[in-house]
Amino acid sequence: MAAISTFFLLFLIPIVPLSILAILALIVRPRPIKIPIKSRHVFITGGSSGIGLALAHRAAAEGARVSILARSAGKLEEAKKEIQLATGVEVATFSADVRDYDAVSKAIDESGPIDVLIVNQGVFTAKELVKHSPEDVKFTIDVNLVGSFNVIKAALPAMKVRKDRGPASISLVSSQAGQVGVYGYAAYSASKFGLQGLAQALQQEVIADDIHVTLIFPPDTNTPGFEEEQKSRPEVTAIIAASSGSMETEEVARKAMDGIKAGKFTVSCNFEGFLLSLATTGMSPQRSFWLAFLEVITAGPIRLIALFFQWDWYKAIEKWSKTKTK
Ligand SMILES: NC(=O)C1=CN([C@@H]2O[C@H](COP(=O)(O)OP(=O)(O)OC[C@H]3O[C@@H](n4cnc5c(N)ncnc54)[C@H](OP(=O)(O)O)[C@@H]3O)[C@@H](O)[C@H]2O)C=CC1
Ligand SMILES: CCCCCCCCCCCCCCCC(=O)[C@@H](N)CO
Repeated sequence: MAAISTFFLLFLIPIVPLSILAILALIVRPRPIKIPIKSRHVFITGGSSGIGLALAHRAAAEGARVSILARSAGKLEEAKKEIQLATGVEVATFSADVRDYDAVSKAIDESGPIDVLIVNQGVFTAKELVKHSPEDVKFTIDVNLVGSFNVIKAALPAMKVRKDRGPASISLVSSQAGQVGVYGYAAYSASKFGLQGLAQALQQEVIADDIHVTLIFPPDTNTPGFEEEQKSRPEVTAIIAASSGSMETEEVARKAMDGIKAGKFTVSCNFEGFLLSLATTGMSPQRSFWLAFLEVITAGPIRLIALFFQWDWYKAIEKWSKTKTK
């Protein structure tokens, strides 16, 4: 007890937090970086709908050369028209399934060396695992996780030897369900948690090539994909997801693009998401010494808050399963 209060008393003496700040300013790695967007080649998978389409709009409006990739040629064509109408910019479109490495590789080679790669494609159906077919589980992992490997592997060689000597970026659109497991999202959460391992390892491998990795964690976002998902989402999934509210597509795209430009490793999109990132930061890299400081001093209290959320969620699950078995 005495030891604990002495520890907290130390924080009343400004010299202690100040020296922690100073030490963090010296040691945080990788170093802060800014990623320019103007006049660069931005390649977005899943760029024909929702968050990807909104990101393509933003990139085009900011003066980038934009390429988008998705399966449906029809949706790609529509997206292209929409962006041209709004910004006057003609985006290049590539029809390919991210599960097909050769097709992805061909599209990326055709598009030319990439400066900013945004891996955003994703599929989601919320369903209890007992009701999820093995094929559908595999489909989720294949598109969200293996597909992301395919896209990055296909783009990386040319990114490493790019002529444009500016800092490059590889960003991945995860989900808050990629930071905490959520009822109904066993397959989806697993596919998105996988991106965390991929991103952390990849950042170490590409830092010497001046390539910077960003992971984006949106909450529920009002996209065409989300509209579809809601038709069959279990009630408990919706209750738990509501802890973080929902956001508009443009708002998420703005947060994502700002995070990419600021070279952040972790990008949260709302206040709950910021708390969730603090709670789950673990061994992830941190470029900002301010945020590193916040992580250090909130580690204990944020764990307490996290446990209250779990308490709340398990109460909801219990209540719901009782009404169901009646
Ligand atoms: N909306 C939400 O609530 C949230 C979404 N996210 C994540 O954000 C990302 C975008 O989601 P959102 O905008 O809602 O999704 P949408 O369903 O609106 O759009 C998905 C995009 O991905 C493309 N896509 C899907 N499967 C493949 C494939 N196999 N190969 C190539 N392209 C593919 C789609 O085109 P096509 O079908 O023609 O291939 C489309 O362009 C996803 O990774 C999702 O997990 C994260 C948190 C919340
Ligand atoms: C310590 C503090 C914790 C703070 C609160 C945490 C709240 C977490 C809620 C998880 C929401 C998951 C939404 C998934 C959205 C998604 O990806 C689907 N719509 C499919 O696209």
